[in-house]
Amino acid sequence: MEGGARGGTSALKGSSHFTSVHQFVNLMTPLIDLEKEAEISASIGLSASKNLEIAQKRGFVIPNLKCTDAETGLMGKTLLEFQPNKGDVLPAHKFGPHDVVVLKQNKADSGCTPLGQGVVYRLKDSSITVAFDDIPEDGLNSPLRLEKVANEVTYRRMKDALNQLSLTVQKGPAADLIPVLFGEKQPIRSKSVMQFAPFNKNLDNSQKDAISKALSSRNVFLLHGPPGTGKTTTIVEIILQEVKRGTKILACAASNIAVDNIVERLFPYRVKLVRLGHPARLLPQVLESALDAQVLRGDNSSLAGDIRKEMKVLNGKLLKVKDRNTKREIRKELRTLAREERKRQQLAVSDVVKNADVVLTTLTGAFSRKLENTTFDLVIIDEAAQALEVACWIALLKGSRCMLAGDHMQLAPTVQSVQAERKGLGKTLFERLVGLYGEEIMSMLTVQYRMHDLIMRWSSKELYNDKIIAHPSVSGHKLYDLEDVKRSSSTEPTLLLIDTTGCDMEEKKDEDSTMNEGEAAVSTAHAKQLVESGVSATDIGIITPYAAQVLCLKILRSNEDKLKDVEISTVDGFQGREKEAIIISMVRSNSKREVGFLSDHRRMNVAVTRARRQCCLVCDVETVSQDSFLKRLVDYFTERGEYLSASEYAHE
Ligand SMILES: Nc1ncnc2c1ncn2[C@@H]1O[C@H](COP(=O)(O)OP(=O)(O)OP(=O)(O)O)[C@@H](O)[C@H]1O
Repeated sequence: MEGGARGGTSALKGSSHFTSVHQFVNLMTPLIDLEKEAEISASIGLSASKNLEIAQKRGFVIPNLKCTDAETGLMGKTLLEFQPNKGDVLPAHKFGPHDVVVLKQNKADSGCTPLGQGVVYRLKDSSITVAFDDIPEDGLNSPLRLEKVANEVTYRRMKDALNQLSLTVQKGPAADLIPVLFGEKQPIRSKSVMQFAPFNKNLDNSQKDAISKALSSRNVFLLHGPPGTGKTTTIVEIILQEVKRGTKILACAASNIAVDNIVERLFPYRVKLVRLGHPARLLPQVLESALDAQVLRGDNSSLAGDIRKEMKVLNGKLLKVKDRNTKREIRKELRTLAREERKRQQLAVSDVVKNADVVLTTLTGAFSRKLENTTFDLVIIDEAAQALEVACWIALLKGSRCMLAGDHMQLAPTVQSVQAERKGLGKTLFERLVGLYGEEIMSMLTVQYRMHDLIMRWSSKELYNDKIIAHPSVSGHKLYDLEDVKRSSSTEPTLLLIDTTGCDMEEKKDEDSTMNEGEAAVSTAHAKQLVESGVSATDIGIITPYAAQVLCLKILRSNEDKLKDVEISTVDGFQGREKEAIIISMVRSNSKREVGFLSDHRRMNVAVTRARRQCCLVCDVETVSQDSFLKRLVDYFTERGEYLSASEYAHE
């Protein structure tokens, strides 16, 4: 239950805190169940074949695949690649990298035992690669299907974290932190300004100020990083400074890619670090830091290996021996050896974790048994504005101090259950703490290193009180400043609005999504013009709020060889990324002038701020102007950029 500020502390504001930890736990526990049920009913529960069809339509099953490649490696995993039996492009699906999937015969009943279970390793338009612990013994030569499985582990871990939260209020490493995060005790920081000698000599003043404030915080600090302002750069410097002070750090993020990003940036500084997580979920360049790799290099692990060899010999003997007494003796010895092997493995793991100054993992990964008895001086959570508060608690319970980095003006975590969303599951801890303490514990980064000044200004004004400035290295950069790019009518504008009003490009409903074929054609035509002017296809991204439009765009792209490296994604899937040129297809075009979730400020903020040198909006101005926020956006593009009618692309 939110609301009801408690008396005494001036910083406690309105609806931004729960009256107690217990209220939070009691509210969240059933919401996690609701969310789990929503995910399960959306994806699995395929007891009848009718449901299988529904799941296929919803994109949770990819049918009729053939296994086209198998490679081993990746720390004992087997990578199998699958392609469609018919056509070149996979059907519309909701599989993402790192999802847990099961492999079945295409014709098998929905309830049948899978051939194997694995983790999605690589996804292309035409293929999907899955990492399996063991290669399925047979059945790979016939038509196959993949089913996405609800990841129940995540929910179990969140519930366990809530349980622990209610039990450890009085004790445990986070005992002093919990009351601060629930507004029951004031946050503290040292009075003196914390001076430091930066490892990174290029830090700007807003980054230095933020780091200084972070270092002086005793329990909680929020790093507010608007798009492209060097949030990760700042986190890396904070980690380096804290390690220098002797702090043991747990660094987490909601997604694997964000964790790997920090690992990669820490590499050059030779920090003693370890990355926890399934190898299929890690970027190849960080595999060397993976726990599995470090454990394999340790002494205890080689001892465990020796023991396993010994056990193999004994198992061989056991098969040959007839005498019952000797058999009993061998079994006893095997049991002792198995115990010893487990102990050595556990020691190998805890040696690595103990010796690391920084342990990096996803939030759910922080619940790993491998960290069971480890506590940290500091827990850092990146992408905190995109993580469920409950998920943050999995990590927070392990430390006495925390820092959260994020931007609550970008997209919040996706909650599938409408009821759970309404009751507050999706409200992030970052947002809650901004409401609770605001400036007192927060620093905002104000120099951005991505966008041309014109692209940035709209977002800065609408969402960041006009406080962001563009660094001189990017503020005036144009597409045609890139090597081999010609100055042309398509590469000249920084802001471009292509209006489909009156061009007969109405939206179409598709299942639970919306698409617009006319807009897809116009977006593709503009991308083609850019490529013809010398812009590399890899520097172009086409993004749209609607999943059905993504598929529509991908089909058009598959007919244009030049465009095969243009990235196409939903806006939500592109958060955290950037491209030199971004084309946004807004899709909505209808006589009722309905704009749906386009009007979410945070989604449009993410969309526009992905662009470095050119941002092109393709939309029906008449429809989208119905919403005042979107009207200001199209007005801004019209006033400060170039305006074209989609009819000019009709001949393409
Ligand atoms: N002080 C600086 N001087 C020069 N370049 C910088 C500075 N800080 C950050 N950058 C550059 O800005 C870009 C964005 O930095 P970084 O990846 O740290 O940002 P971010 O805020 O995490 O990004 P996102 O918007 O995706 O969250 C990088 O190319 C980085 O090298």
